[in-house]
Amino acid sequence: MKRVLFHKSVMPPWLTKITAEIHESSGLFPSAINHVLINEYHPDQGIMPHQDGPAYFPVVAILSLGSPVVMDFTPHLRLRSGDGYISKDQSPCAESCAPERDSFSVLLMPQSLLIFKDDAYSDFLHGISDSPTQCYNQVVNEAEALAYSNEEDSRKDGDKIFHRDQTRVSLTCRLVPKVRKNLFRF
Ligand SMILES: O=C(O)CCC(=O)C(=O)O
Ligand SMILES: [Fe+2]
Repeated sequence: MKRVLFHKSVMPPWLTKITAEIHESSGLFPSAINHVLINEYHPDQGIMPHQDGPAYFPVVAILSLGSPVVMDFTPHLRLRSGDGYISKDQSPCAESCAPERDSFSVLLMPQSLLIFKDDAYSDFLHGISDSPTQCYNQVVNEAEALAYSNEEDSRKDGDKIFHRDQTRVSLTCRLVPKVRKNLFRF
């Protein structure tokens, strides 16, 4: 996976235009978005279930382009791992599409914007399976999935799947709040 990180000071105008639009139309960020991570995923690449770090304001906006993928949200078991990551086989769609209790998934369609915050940010891990075969049994936006997949994509045993055949590019937009410089001055 290729990753490029932009801080506000080096954002090209086209990117500032996108982040300003997200900031203004969502009303969910207290100040301008100042951190954008651009990820490129090949069809066999995903991202391990993780929680975004405490350095960010707890709202994240993900703009998706290229191949659709399924993002899985799994309840965060705080004691399982200190660094916020759990092993790949704990993703609900890693091996089979067997649902894990309280977990859910969202299909990220090209040109869609996913914004999540609050419990989804703090109590759930999010991740994308690295399989070129994506399972959408648990997606909350199934209508979009049905419109995308074709008959051949659906497995006989009832699992709903589609195949990623293109690269996916995502723009993950966040806010790193300013650290008050005089915080430790006495
Ligand atoms: O690329 C994506 O859709 C998700 C990226 C992500 O979760 C992250 O960078 O923290
Ligand atoms: Fe993330």
